[in-house]
This record gives sequence, structure tokens and C-alpha cells, in this order.
Amino acid sequence: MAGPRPVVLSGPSGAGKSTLLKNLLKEYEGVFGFSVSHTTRSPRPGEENGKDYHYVTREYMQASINKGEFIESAVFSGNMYGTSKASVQAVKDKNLICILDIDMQGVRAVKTTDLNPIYVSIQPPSMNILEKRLRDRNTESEESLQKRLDAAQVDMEISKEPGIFDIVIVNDNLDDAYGKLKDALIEEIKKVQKNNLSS
Ligand SMILES: Nc1ncnc2c1ncn2[C@@H]1O[C@H](COP(=O)(O)OP(=O)(O)OP(=O)(O)O)[C@@H](O)[C@H]1O
Ligand SMILES: Nc1nc2c(ncn2[C@@H]2O[C@H](COP(=O)(O)O)[C@@H](O)[C@H]2O)c(=O)[nH]1
Repeated sequence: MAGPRPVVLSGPSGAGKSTLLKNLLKEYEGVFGFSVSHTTRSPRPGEENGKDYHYVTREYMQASINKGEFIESAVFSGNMYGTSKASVQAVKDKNLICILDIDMQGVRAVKTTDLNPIYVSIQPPSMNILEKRLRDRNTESEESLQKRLDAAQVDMEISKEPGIFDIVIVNDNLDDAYGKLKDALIEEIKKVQKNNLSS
């Protein structure tokens, strides 16, 4: 079978992308696979190298980009992030739905490739709620938090433009948002489940 379409999850930092994708990976084991990005930011407590990100130096990341090893890369809140070709291929090789958690720069770059994903934007109910979620997560310095909120303003505006995302989900109540995400992906989920049964 032709492989399932990947899924791009984008939206402001703190909108709930990781929370939602972790739910998908847990509920649909053997259906979704996460594209592990590279980043130059430091790991947060509880994050694992190779699982949440590949944590690398700027020098390593830039050299890898120069060698053409990345589908896309971006600078976000002062750190480099990028999707390597190998990370996406590793998920595709298993015939899983590849989930990419990337920022708006990444979305624009992926649109110039032949990846053909389903584009999903996860949005917070408001800037105030986003700020509270980011502060309560307790992962950012004040400087990083402000940079993320500035980027969020732009992201929230762009997500309203028609044609960029297939679906925009406002993550107010988590269960409702998760239900909408599953609904948006149900055709691809069924294809993989059917393929798993017949193989
Ligand atoms: N619907 C919700 N209601 C309340 N809190 C939520 C909801 N969804 C997520 N959160 C919380 O908000 C915080 C930010 O969520 P999460 O880390 O998933 O965001 P993110 O979009 O992945 O951020 P980043 O892009 O920075 O990785 C987390 O502490 C999470 O537990
Ligand atoms: N363009 C890309 N953006 C990415 C990638 N991996 C993550 N991200 C985005 O970065 C911000 C911040 O993430 P955090 O883990 O430091 O909170 C968030 O918006 C992610 O979606 C990537 O490979 N390319």
C-alpha cells in the first residue's frame, strides 16, 4: 500500500501540541510514529535524547543542514530546530502515520516538499490562557517566555489565513480538542489499522 499521509501539528508554543500527540501515540500504538526533531535547546527535566528530541550543538546541526540532511529547519526562540530526512524515513519505514510537531516556519518549508501531510493547527483559546499554560509549565525563562508569546501572536494571526491548514483546532477543553483531532485523522488511522490486521 502507499504509505499513510504524515500529520503536521503546528501552533503556538504552549497550545497543547505535545499533550495531544502523546495521547495519540498512547491510544494508537502501532498506528502513529513521532518524527524526532533535532534541537540546540537544552533538554527539560524528564525529556529523553532520541525520544523527545535529538539534542545537538549548533555546529553539528548547521553542518548536518549544510550536508542536506534536513527536510526543514528553523530558529525559534533563539534555538535551532529541524526535521531530518532520517527521522521521517524511520517512521515511514514502519508504515506508521508520521507526526511532525513543527513551528510555522517549518509548515511553510514542508509545503515546498512532496511530503503531502495533513496540516493541523492547534490554537489556544486566548493569549491570556496561553501565557498561563506556559507559565504553569515552568519550563521557560522570562526571556524565552516572552519570545514564545511574541511568536504566538503571529502564529494565531497566520492560522486564520485560508489554505494553510486543513483544520484549526482550539484546545480549550482537552478532551474536546483530542476528539476533534481524532476525527480529522480517522481516515488515515483506519487505513493503518486495516493494513496492520492484514499483515
Ligand atoms: N486543554 C488544556 N487545558 C489546560 N492545560 C492544558 C491543555 N492542553 C495542554 N495543557 C497544558 O499546557 C501546557 C502546554 O502544553 P504542551 O506542552 O502540550 O504545549 P505545546 O504546544 O506542545 O508547547 P511547545 O510547542 O512549547 O512544545 C502543558 O503544561 C499542558 O499540560
Ligand atoms: N520548524 C520546526 N519547528 C520545530 C521542530 N521541532 C519542534 N519545533 C517547534 O519548536 C517550538 C518550540 O518547541 P519546544 O519543544 O522548545 O517547546 C514548537 O513550536 C515546536 O512545534 C522542528 O523540527 N522544526
